Amino acid sequence: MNILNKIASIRRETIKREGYTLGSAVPPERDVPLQKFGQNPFVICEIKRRSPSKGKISEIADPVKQAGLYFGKGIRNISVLTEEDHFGGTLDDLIAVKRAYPEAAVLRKDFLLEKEDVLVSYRAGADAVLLIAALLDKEKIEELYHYAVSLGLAVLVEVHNREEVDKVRSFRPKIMGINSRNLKTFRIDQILPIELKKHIDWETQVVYESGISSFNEAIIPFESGFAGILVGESVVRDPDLIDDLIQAAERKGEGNFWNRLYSRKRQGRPLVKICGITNREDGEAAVGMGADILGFVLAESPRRADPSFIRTVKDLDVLKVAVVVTGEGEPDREVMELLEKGYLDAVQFHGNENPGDLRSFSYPCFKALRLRDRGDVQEIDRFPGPRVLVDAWSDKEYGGTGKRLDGEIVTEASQVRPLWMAGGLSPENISGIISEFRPELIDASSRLEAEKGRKDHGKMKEFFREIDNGCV
Ligand SMILES: O=C(O)c1ccccc1NCC(=O)[C@H](O)[C@H](O)COP(=O)(O)O
Repeated sequence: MNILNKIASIRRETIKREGYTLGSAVPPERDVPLQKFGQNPFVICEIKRRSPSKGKISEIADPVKQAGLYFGKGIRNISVLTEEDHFGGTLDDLIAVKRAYPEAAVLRKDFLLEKEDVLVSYRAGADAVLLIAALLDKEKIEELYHYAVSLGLAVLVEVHNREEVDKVRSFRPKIMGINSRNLKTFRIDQILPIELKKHIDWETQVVYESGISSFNEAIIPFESGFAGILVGESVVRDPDLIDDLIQAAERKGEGNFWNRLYSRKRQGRPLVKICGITNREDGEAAVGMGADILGFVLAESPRRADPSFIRTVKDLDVLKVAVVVTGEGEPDREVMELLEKGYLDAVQFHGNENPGDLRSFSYPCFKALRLRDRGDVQEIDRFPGPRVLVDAWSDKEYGGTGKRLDGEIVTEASQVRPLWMAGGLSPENISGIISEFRPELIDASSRLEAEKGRKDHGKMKEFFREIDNGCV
């Protein structure tokens, strides 16, 4: 039995044994008005003591104090986890928070199963309830939704896959949540909400749930058309993060690097990054053959690109990534300027950067991690952001080495996150690599060259042909 069903079955048993309880301090009827869930900034901060995936997060001896930290920073949407056995919450937490902050919209986050749960939530002071599509059948979720709406509650309907979207389509919920965490396996995939949102084909506000721990991660949903975000563990651990989240909420739009990249994704074919582009002819040829990303090395390298050249290829219909090697802090001023002016879409950090360098970076970015041995694979999960590019190790150069990664390392890396793979990829090996490892993105540079810094168009053509061969 997966954890979600286990939690639900324990809840059913508890309800059977003890009935529905309103908590110890609740008045018989609701005495505070409902507040609008979704008020600005639509950043929902959660009161969460522990979780099945993370274990203990924080004591939170006083949930009102915790709510006060959020409220004091401008948060007006507060989620209170009331499930006891696995999350250490209580309904009394919610009652106390709502009493102390009646102007806040309070979401009851729990595994609600029956109409009585919804009524109890309302009477306890909730302004909104969560309904999890994975937990309820079609008829039940629709019944609970309409009942909650009839009480004036806002409803956050949570989905994680297309079947769940189909399950709720008939009643077109006004607020949807997409959880980046699979509640059955606990794995986070920060790209999943972006992909799944495309299948929600009615007018609704969509909230991005779970897995956000930095400014850089928070801008992904806001720049991808999400109305709000829900953040638990990271604001419990560090309420100061809220300032960054509120700032990220101002970055509205539909143009984030990540959603643009994944809108290019075709079933069964990896995304392709061609790196080390130094001249227009090579860039144009790569784009014409099907490249999704062009990489411009702005580090010490025989294939270093001239920043003024990068300005001349703005018109090419491809994503453009700067490959940088920095010790700490931001890349050079010229890289920042190219990003600011839209000549570049993202940064690939290919040096000895720390997770913190990426966390605080204000543009889309990802880490390229050079793996020396299997022990290095665990480093992948230390880095924020949806994906990490894995590359071969060399003592001499940071990248563009033409060296292959060991197969066992690749297999292990692909179990941590969807595989973004670099290192010695060539027309000779790419189809085998695709059939064996099914990478989500492949990145090739030196083995497509006629000479350092100049691509061999024949080799590139063969490379793309072999990609197609590997996909069959
Ligand atoms: O390519 C370079 O010269 C380079 C120099 C310094 C840092 C990174 C560099 N390249 C990064 C890339 O993304 C390459 O595509 C990647 O290392 C794979 O290269 P290759 O093994 O030559 O295909």
